[in-house]
Amino acid sequence: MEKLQETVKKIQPIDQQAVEKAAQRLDMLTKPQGSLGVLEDIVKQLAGITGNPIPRLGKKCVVIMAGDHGVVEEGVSAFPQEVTPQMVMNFLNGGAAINVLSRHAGADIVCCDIGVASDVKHPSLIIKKVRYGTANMAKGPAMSREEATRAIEVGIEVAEDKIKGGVNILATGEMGIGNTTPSSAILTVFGCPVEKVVGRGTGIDDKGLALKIKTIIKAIEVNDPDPSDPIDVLSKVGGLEIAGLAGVILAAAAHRIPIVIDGFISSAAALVASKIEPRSVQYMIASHVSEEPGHKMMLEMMRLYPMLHMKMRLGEGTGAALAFHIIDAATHIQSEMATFESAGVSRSSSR
Ligand SMILES: Cc1cc2ncn([C@H]3O[C@H](COP(=O)(O)O)[C@@H](O)[C@H]3O)c2cc1C
Ligand SMILES: O=C(O)c1cccnc1
Repeated sequence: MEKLQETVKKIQPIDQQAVEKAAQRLDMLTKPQGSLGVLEDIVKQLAGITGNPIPRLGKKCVVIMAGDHGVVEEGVSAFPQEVTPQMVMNFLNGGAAINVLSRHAGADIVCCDIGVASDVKHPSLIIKKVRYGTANMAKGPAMSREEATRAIEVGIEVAEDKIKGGVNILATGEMGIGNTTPSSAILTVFGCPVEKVVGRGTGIDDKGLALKIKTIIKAIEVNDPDPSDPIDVLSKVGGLEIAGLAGVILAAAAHRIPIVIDGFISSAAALVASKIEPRSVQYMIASHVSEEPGHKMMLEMMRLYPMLHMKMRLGEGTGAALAFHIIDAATHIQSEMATFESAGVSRSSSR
């Protein structure tokens, strides 16, 4: 609890002076003002986060949190639980979509077992298991308040370790069969109608979708989570990897590091982080909007603008890894473009 409180206390608003300076420089570059749209927004946000009006990306890292979900026994996923550890091994052996996209973006990956239901062994795996999967939230709380807090702190520890190692932009990724169910439950508790929130995840059919909605309604009825208490929500209807990612996000904000948010599950973690400390949103960059219907609503709740619409619905950090290219491009604009003065280009006559 202490670690979490310390981290939250460190989160300050971004540096508005640096945002201003970045905006002034963007307006001196050889283009009509604002014509590079979201690229300019990204430069200003990065400037505010880092305090540098000409921000540069250095070492990038995707943090993948892996955990299992007791609620899968209700039949809410199209895939069996053993896929979670199998995919963790796939990440560690370099064969998953996130490995390909991270390599392409020049980003490292770390994978942390924060709550896989079985033991996974690999020399590169970070093992910080809080428990062997959550309990079935349709029958009672997914985990205790202490476990949820510990899981957030695991996320903080993993992020801080990478930041100490020189990483200066982080992205969220996750693996956990069944995890679109707690993510949907979290969004429902925070005020969106359940039938608008719930999607097909890995590809359940109509019958599965109806069962998923019923299960989420039951979980909320049984647990009665308090929407004004984000850790209560996380412990009753959340997940270990979701809690861990909330910790990664809070740690990034506390250390003034940009945090690129991936898809639906990562955004559920971001929503929890935003409820714990609203200032953390200033450090978040929304990578894409996924096919899960609730994702758009989550981003709107945080007033985040997704840069990519790729019809993706995978998770793992894949959308965030793709977004690294765009963020990188934005920083090159600010550092490499000529100014009107240096290039001898005439300014607008209407100014
Ligand atoms: C092979 C495979 C690889 C994945 N990588 C991410 N997910 C994604 O799908 C899961 C969530 O969907 P649901 O709630 O329907 O189970 C999570 O593990 C998420 O990361 C995968 C799912 C599968 C099957
Ligand atoms: O949007 C996501 O991140 C997502 C959607 C479906 C399944 N897994 C992840």
